[in-house]
Amino acid sequence: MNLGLASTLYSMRLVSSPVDQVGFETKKLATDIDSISIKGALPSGTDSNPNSGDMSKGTLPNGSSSKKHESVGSLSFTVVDTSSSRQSKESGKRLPSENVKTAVKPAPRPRAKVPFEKGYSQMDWLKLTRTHPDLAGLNGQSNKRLISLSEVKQHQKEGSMWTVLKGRVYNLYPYMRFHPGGVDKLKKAVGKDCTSLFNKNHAWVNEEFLLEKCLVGILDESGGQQHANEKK
Ligand code: HEM
Repeated sequence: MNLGLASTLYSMRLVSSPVDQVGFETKKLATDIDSISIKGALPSGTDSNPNSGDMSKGTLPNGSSSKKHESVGSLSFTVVDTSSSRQSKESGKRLPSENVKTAVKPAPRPRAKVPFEKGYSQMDWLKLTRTHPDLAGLNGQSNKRLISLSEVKQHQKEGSMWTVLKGRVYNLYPYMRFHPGGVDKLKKAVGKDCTSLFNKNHAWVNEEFLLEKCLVGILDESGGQQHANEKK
């Protein structure tokens, strides 16, 4: 991986991670002071931090009472010294963020990819799409032609295996041995609209790019008497 990008990502994680922020703040502030409350900032009982106790009363849940009233400018606040009780608190309490760290992740879905034959990797496919003059088998016909579903059904033989995917008609035959999910899976798409099968297996795959050179035409959704018409 690009080292510059890796260190950028790493530092972004450090900056944005609530775990690190909480850890850092806790260490920095916990030297002598447990917490500070600003008078009048929140009415009693509305404190959203479950670890802070009720500061408006000037005591902590653990009973500590060593406190000092301070003021800076227009702010006045109470500083509570909990250094004597810190040790027992640290060993007994865990931050909520620690639980997030140790949460068990669900097992990833097993992949159903098949090992590719020599000469049939995705790189090999890209090379072929750039060099082959007529992967779709158009023989000079336009690939903007309207094609009916009944015409698609007629192309299920070697050399010409058509499918409908997201409103476009493709000849899948040249891609068969390159398909990372295997030939058998791809054969299920031949002679019909495979859009839902495709999306069920890999909605993230960019078929428009991969099959660009296999485009035979556009599905005629009107019911299809006019599949001989050219639409340029
Ligand atoms: C019609 C055009 C199709 C294209 C262009 C295509 C393309 C691809 C590509 C690029 C991958 C690799 C995905 C990855 O690595 O993340 C893949 C995997 C796969 N494809 Fe297809 N596919 C097509 C149709 C289908 C159909 C119709 C089926 C099912 C009947 C299918 C089943 C699979 C499966 C099971 C995998 C392996 C998924 C996994 O990694 O677990 N594909 N396909």
